[in-house]
Amino acid sequence: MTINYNKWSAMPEQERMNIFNRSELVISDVMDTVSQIIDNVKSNGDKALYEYNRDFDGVKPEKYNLRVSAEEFEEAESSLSADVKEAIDFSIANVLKFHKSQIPEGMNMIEIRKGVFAGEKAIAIESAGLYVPRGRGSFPSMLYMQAIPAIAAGVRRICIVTPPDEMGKVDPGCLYAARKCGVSEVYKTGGAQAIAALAYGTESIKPVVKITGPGSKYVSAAKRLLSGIVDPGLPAGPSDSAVLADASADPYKAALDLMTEAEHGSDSSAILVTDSESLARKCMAYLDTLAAKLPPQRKKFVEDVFAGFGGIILVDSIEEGARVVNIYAPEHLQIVTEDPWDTVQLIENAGEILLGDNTPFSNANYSIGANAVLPTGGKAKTWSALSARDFIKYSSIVYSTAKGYRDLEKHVKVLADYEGFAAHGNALKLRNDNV
Ligand SMILES: NC(=O)c1ccc[n+]([C@@H]2O[C@H](COP(=O)([O-])OP(=O)(O)OC[C@H]3O[C@@H](n4cnc5c(N)ncnc54)[C@H](O)[C@@H]3O)[C@@H](O)[C@H]2O)c1
Ligand SMILES: N[C@H](CO)Cc1c[nH]c[nH+]1
Ligand SMILES: [Zn+2]
Repeated sequence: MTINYNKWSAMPEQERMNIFNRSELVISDVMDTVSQIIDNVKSNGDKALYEYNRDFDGVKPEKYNLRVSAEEFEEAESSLSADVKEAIDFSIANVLKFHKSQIPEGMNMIEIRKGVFAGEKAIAIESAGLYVPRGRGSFPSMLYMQAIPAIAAGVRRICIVTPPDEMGKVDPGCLYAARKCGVSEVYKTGGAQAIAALAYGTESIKPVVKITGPGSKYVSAAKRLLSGIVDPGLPAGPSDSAVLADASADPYKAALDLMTEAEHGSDSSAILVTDSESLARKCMAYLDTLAAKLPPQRKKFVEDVFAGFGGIILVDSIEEGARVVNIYAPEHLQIVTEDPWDTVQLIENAGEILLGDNTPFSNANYSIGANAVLPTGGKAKTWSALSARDFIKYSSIVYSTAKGYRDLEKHVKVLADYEGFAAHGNALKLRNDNV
């Protein structure tokens, strides 16, 4: 298999840009298509959703409800094996523990000066639409990773949109996870059309104020185009990852872990950044043999990634490697160096940072408890992992006593005059005139 292999100092600018811009390049390709989908949903509501279910997701039945029924929840639960339910229960418990710790106090006040108090009141957003993908895999994990922080934050209305299968059914693992989390409003619609439905509303789906969740290029493009209508949350597009490793790392484990995010799709990215040429060469050989054992679709994705947006970058030192990682700003980063606790001090941009080779991406994707909905495509430079904070906003709360008011008065009049806002100044200057 072809694996991009470059020494950082000699890497052509074009190849650097290919890796650093990765999913950006594919999302911009579909803006026109997605814009048409959005207009259709805005004008035709449910009718457009049924059409796209038929055309994009291959739904065969002509008559079915977009909303999942109570019977469908029952059917889903009874169709699942005990070990799948147990794994979901186990993971939900860990994710809940992690996210409960993020809930702020209801209201905090401090005394700024004598008689002048200011603070913040945390208020949950009123509604959230969670996108759970299902194109190149099914994702119960992405359901509980979103539902749990939303519930912990106290969102009153939580609904889920996710693509149906050919029979017009939602993935049973997702329905089981939804029920476990206490969410019953689930709709059978995916892609850009689902995002448009949540933004504008349709006959079946009431609009929400915020959308979260990862998705393909269509979902990412729709969120971008609708960002003036609805809060689209953190940009979680095609998955990407980096392994930052030195000569102490096990090349076999590094190859196993590098392939996990690569198998999400040809539009994903995965890079090994190392100062060890020997590790790089051995890891490359393992990538080749391990990829050959994957099922055909996953093998193709992995091959496309290592010849496309991914590969191996050889650096002169771990410090230089950390600089490369900070520019790449991975969604998932694993550090496998002699002292990962020391190396982590060099990292500024990464959605999540996993330390040592006992913390593979897979464990964090599903079960450790930290959130696996993460900023992709270099957006970890400014965005964080999904958290309970994404579902909470803050109102400033301010109170002054009469003494506190008088202390501020003189300075506020001066500032209002300086800025030329007469009415602002009058609100203080004329305050006692009408007696
Ligand atoms: N960043 C994160 O936290 C995170 C987490 C999990 C997954 N992901 C990423 O999410 C993505 C999930 O993608 P997916 O494909 O599996 O699921 P998806 O649900 O996002 O995409 C499937 C939908 O795309 C639409 N679609 C398919 N072909 C289309 C076409 N030609 N035109 C218009 N719309 C079309 C269909 O409506 C379909 O329902 C992957 O890229 C994965 O890497 C990211
Ligand atoms: N790697 C994904 C986030 O980028 C999460 C996930 C769920 N299932 C498999 N992977
Ligand atoms: Zn993954």
